Amino acid sequence: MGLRQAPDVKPEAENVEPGGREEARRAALRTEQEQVSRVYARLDQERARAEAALREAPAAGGGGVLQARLESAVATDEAARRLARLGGVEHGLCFGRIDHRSDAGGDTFYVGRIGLRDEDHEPMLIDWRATAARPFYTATPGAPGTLARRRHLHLRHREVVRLDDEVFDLEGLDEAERSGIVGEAALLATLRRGRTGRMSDVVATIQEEQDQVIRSALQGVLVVQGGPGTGKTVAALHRAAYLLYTYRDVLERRGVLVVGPNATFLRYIEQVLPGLGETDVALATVGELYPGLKATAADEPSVAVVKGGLPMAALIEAAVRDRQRVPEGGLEIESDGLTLRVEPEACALARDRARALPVPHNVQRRRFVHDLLEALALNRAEQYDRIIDEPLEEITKSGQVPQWLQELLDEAVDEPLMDEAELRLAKEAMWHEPGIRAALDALWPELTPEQLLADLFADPETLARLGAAAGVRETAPLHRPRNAPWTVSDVPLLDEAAELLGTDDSAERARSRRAAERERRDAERYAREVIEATGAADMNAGGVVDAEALAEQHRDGGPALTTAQRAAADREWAYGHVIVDEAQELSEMAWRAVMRRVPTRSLTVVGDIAQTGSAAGAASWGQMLDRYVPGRWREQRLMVNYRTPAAIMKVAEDVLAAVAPGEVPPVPVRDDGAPPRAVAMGVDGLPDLVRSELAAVVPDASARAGGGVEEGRLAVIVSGARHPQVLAALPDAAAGATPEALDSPAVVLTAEEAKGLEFDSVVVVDPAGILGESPKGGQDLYVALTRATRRLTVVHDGPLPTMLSRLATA
Ligand SMILES: Nc1ncnc2c1ncn2[C@@H]1O[C@H](COP(=O)(O)OP(=O)(O)OP(=O)(O)O)[C@@H](O)[C@H]1O
Repeated sequence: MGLRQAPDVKPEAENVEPGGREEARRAALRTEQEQVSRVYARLDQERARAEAALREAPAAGGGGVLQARLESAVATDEAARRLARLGGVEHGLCFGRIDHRSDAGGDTFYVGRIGLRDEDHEPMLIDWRATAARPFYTATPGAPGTLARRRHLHLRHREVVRLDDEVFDLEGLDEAERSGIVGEAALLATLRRGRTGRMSDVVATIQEEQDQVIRSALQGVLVVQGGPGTGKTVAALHRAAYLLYTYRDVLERRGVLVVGPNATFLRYIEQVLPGLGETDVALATVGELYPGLKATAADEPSVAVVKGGLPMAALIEAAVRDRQRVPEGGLEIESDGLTLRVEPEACALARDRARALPVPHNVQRRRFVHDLLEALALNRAEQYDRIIDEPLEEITKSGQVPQWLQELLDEAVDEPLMDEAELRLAKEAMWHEPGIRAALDALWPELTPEQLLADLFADPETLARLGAAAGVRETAPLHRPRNAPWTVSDVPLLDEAAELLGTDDSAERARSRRAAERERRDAERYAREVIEATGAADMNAGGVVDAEALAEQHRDGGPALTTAQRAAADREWAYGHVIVDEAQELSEMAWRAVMRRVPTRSLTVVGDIAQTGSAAGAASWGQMLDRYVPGRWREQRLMVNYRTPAAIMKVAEDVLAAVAPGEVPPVPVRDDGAPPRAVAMGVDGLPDLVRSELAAVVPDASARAGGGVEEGRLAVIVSGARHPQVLAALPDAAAGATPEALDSPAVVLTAEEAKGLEFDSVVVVDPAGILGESPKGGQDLYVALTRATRRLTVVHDGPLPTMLSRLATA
């Protein structure tokens, strides 16, 4: 159903009479302004309504019967979510219009960040993810479908400032124009905007090849392979928003996780999703995948390689088994004046029985402890028996046993030492004896992942012994003090250990879990009834209320947690979909941790094999994925570079050809910006260079005084060796991997830290050093050079690497 009330505005190209063009342009702007104002007025109404609902809803949580609590919860949750969504879409709310040909119905639609309907329930604005909006992204001059025209609306705040039209008049276009990029005028205008230290969404200018990525089906593993600046990250984030919109019933409850390379990067992208109408996506680095830990420290490449390799899984498994011991010569414990003894064979049997159970170490331990306590209790009973029996035997031998005693002795021969109840009591009593408990703990300790790994890494002999059998070629790099801080590459290992160790699954916990499950089911039933009774089911067309999620969130009467918050706190949470960005950097062990979080194997894997910087990262996608989805992952390639101007890209291409000859660089769409250059000078010249480069990219330096997010960003990307020296030379620049650094006009980064980011001007310092430090042999220099959107300067004080010889040295 289209919007017939929209007046028919002739495209500019059709108004060719002298003097008519400008008038037509103004008329079109006026018309569109009216529509846009109507849409914003509707947004304001919706916001006011959601605010009122939030104010008026009775306070959720706390006492009251469950039904009453859930009723208020439905109201507040609905309103809060709606308000969050409405709050994020102010900027550029409506950005497109499509007109279908009259022979196809002649409908007109306005396309925006979210869908809005007027008082009569007629659509005013179509959500960009809706099927009806699709032609806006897919129509090309060669394949316009039923579209007569596509129009881009450029807004400043709520004002329409420019329109870009594309008229799909096939006869009038030659072949070259047909194969051109969709909406070029709008696209290039967007690309030329200065950088703000935050990624902006591209919802108005999504290109065909990106649209295919965004709308690809939820199921299975989609690999998005593309060179630098091809929009992999933006496409992946738009895909997250699209999937949540299209598969809301599945994904709202299970959640979507985006895994990014570092906290700076996550900060860089975090504003994109709210702008697309989504507020509930979990973002995490690999260092945050293990709840309770936020590891940021990186290991030396030689250590990261060992920790990232698959043999580590076998090593950790061996380390767990190594903590399940049988004492040589059997178990001997002093207790109550006796020496209790369990033979080595019985100890080994207890261990094997426990190991045979298909449960983790800490749960198996209960079986082991139980068996050994039984053996000890029986041993004690035997010894007591002997103490009593020996004098009796003496008496028997002397032949002076009274008749009554002889009868008792004869009866006792066939009786077990203890009946079941006695045995249980005896075991319980023994468990409370500190000596016995300590002995059993030493044989099969209850372990946390942190304890297991700290003990293992602090013990070079055990490392070497277990490592050899597990296939870890070098274990020396793993050795470190027990209290050393956890690194990013430790996180997948902790996760692996947690999987093998499990939590202590005592009967009590199992009981309380069952009770909680019962309560959850009751709450869910009530919630469903409440949703029906309050009419929220109708509103639910937008998928805003889910009985199960609601019941889960309000079970304890506490404040509602979002799906993302609950998921992030639960190591065993199974997400509905996981997006991994800069995925080429993940090690084999990191992939195991990621895959554990998505048992349905519904993933979007985004990256560029040519940019793999980590020594433990991927050489091919098959190397990482075939193990989990053999032959079942699909790959889509993005070939157009929207970031780096052609002249800078030429320099980067030379580097790529030298360091990764097989890889094809993406084709740049931009042909603007200053020519890139090399400057031979020392670090002491940097302050002047940075000042002049900043002046070239910051439109008006005085604008900065007002605070807020202004355009214009510069990065100095430097080798690790020169990093401290450069930082000292540029005291006003922000340093490295902190999210706050992105707010600063100038930032100093290593190539590793610069991954995924972009800046108006990039100064690369010590290219030879970056090349030398790159564990894979030069990819880091390729990454550094491709961060620039407008200007590139390479600073060197030694000879310029020959692969950069294209740069004229100033
Ligand atoms: N369709 C588009 N319209 C407007 N801008 C776009 C579009 N696609 C990509 N861009 C812009 O191009 C730049 C690069 O995009 P993005 O960071 O997603 O690329 P990438 O492939 O992830 O790069 P890298 O591999 O170097 O990290 C961003 O500024 C992004 O906004």
